[in-house]
Amino acid sequence: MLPRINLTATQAYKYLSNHYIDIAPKHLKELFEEDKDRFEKFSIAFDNLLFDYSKNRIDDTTKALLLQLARECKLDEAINALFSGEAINETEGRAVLHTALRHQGPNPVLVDGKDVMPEVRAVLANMRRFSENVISGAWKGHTDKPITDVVNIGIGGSDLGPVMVTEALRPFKNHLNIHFVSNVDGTHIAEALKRVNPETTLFLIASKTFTTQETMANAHTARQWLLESGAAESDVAKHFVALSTNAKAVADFGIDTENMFEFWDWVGGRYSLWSAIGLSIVLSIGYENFDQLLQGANAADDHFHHTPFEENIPVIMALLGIWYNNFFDSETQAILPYDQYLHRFAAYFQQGDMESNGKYVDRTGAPVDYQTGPIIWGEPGTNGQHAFYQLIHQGTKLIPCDFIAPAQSHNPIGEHHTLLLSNFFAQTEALMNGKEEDEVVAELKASGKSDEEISRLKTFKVFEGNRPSNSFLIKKITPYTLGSLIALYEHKIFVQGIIWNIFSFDQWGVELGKQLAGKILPELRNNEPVSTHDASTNGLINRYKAWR
Ligand SMILES: O=P(O)(O)OC[C@H]1O[C@H](O)[C@H](O)[C@@H](O)[C@@H]1O
Repeated sequence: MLPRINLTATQAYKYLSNHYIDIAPKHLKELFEEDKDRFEKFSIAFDNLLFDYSKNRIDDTTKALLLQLARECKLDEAINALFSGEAINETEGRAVLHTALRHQGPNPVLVDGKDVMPEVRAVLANMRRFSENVISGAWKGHTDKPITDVVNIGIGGSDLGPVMVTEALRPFKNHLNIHFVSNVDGTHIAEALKRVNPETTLFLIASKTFTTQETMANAHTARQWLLESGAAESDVAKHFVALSTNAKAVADFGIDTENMFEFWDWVGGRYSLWSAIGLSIVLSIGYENFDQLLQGANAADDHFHHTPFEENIPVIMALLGIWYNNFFDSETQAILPYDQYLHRFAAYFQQGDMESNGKYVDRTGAPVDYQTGPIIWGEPGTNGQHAFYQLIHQGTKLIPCDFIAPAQSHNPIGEHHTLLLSNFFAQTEALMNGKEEDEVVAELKASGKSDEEISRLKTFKVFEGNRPSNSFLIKKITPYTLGSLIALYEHKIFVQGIIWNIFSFDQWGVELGKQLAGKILPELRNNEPVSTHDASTNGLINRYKAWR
């Protein structure tokens, strides 16, 4: 069982509340002036990744108190419970073992006393065999042609991870075209089907439960499309495979369980890209590269499991997030990758983080009296700079930012990467230092502005700075380093959930909307006016019926 410690009842919380009063008025520039060793002290090197957290509004005392908080919340016990396969997803009675999916070496990983590694390895071996057949062209469609296109049909955790990783690792991809269909909006599947040929397309139906409305609707439409193109029922097996935990539902759908890649209920949907759900990744970049992804994640797991909290990247990331969320009242956290290939990274962790830690009931079942999970958002730099950075620099909200950049580009064209990285470095520096009035006045003078214009304009051009950021500098984005980076973020989410005393691995909050949609659906199948809802919902439904 996970500990039940009320965050605001801890000693560390009280100390931090007092300490906040001292730190809040301090400028980051001052903190750097006071401590010459700040960068060495507040940065951590891990493999080919450098995590610099020195541009945060902390000093030694802050760090010590945050670490005390982690200890008071019994984070060490919780980490052991996670890795040892305890049923820490208590509301669903399940273990949380995405770490087993990338576990290396001979040691067993036990769930209810049973080693799950033989099954994990057997599915990986199947994924390897199958992907090699498809990539080599040995696997043929119903007219004996090799596969050219793969369409992954899935949503949420059965979509976002594979999309993010296949995009991030495009430089490693082979000849197969990979498509993703998630939305129940018919437009999504219709547009995907326009681009593929039924004779040479493989559909992966990715769904942990195999009951998700969107995925089932898209899967049926895809099967219908295949049959209407002239394929027979018996040809479906050549074009459809399932990635799921639910063998019965897969069989009921009409997919031979021979063509099913299994995973288990101890894998959360938003933590499932390492499982059979990653088959689209394997098909896109080949098994060897997928294995590198797993190994990179495993290295980050070992780092998280065994490194003292002082030097533990996910622990520090999590504590900094708590510092801003619970003491500075920050409501959001931006993730800003300076790598076009990482353009879905923030979207991926929107689900990872917000579905995990968007909870107001604590582990005792009582409402919390403090803030929990932040709003996660972000876009790649430099696009974001020309869109929303204005608010980060001069808005009224404090937005802690994670900047991520590779030192080496996969596309070293001319000076592009140097230009990109000059922006990466400049932004964190600008957010921290800002620009003082003296500097603004000097610049306006130099540009020939009159004294009157200078006094009118200067306040608009001042940047107060003191805006915190983390920087992740990665030597190069490879399957290995990407695996590590994702796993570090996953563990950050875990640590925060422990300290906020919430359950991070269920998602009851997505159920109500699904239930109500299920009730409304039959009402939309006829033209009778509805009157059973509130006035707004009735009004909207009736207008829809009149217009459709
Ligand atoms: O993989 P599936 O069972 O189809 O689930 C897909 C998604 O749907 C649900 O609504 C959950 O909120 C997500 O956590 C999940 O990833």
